Amino acid sequence: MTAVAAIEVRGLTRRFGDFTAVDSVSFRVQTGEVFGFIGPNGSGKSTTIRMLCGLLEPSAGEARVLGLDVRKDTEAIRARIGYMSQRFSLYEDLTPAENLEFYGSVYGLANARRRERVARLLEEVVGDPAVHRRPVRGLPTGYRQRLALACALVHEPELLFLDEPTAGVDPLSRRRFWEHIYALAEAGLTVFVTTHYMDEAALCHRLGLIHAGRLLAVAAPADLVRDHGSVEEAFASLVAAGPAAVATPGGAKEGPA
Ligand SMILES: Nc1ncnc2c1ncn2[C@@H]1O[C@H](COP(=O)(O)OP(=O)(O)OP(=O)(O)O)[C@@H](O)[C@H]1O
Repeated sequence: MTAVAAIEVRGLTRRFGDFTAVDSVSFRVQTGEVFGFIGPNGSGKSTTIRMLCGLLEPSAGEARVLGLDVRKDTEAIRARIGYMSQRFSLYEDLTPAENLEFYGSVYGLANARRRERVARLLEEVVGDPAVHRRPVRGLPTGYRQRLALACALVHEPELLFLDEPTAGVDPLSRRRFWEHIYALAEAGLTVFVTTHYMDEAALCHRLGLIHAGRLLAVAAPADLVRDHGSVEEAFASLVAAGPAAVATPGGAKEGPA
């Protein structure tokens, strides 16, 4: 018997009026994977994440996150996942430490554990102790990004959703961010990350390529590079060819349901 997938999605669809933002998408993410969801602006990445986090109800299809149903088990899912949105949701008037304290209390961490988590995340993820006691407003984007990541990790989630976490961040900070992601995945965390940076896509264990709400393919970056020359070329030729399921190393067919 195969272990429960971290994420299992079948025919997931979201319509806004007559417009279909996510169109019958199916895929699986295994525990401990760094799974990248790549596609241009407006292709349906955030809408998919929002359905998986229980923030938006699907119009059709099914999704299970950590074995739980996104329609029924919203609270249980939220307690076990971390979510970092495109706009880092930080409190500008609070210091980094206070932001982390706040998220810790939202997740109901007991005082001692909260203090321990805040201290640890400040040291290991955020860094730069000179500004820990300054308000977040005015701090550099790379720093704010690491703080937003730390906030999403405060309750030690099993699965982390990152929605374009590195948009607008300088290359050095982006690299540092990905080092954190890899360290977390090695410690057993599953990561679902959206990006439109092709160099970042190549760092993921597997990729889902999404365009106009349709999942074009799910494959390891190395396989896309072997077959198409680069992830970018793969994307272009798959868009030209239209949706077609691609075999994954696990043997499952994924793509449009
Ligand atoms: N609440 C909404 N009402 C109407 N249309 C929406 C809503 N949310 C998203 N959309 C539309 O659905 C499509 C997919 O949006 P989504 O935000 O999922 O794309 P994305 O791939 O995450 O792109 P971006 O990187 O720009 O956020 C877009 O055309 C968007 O305008």
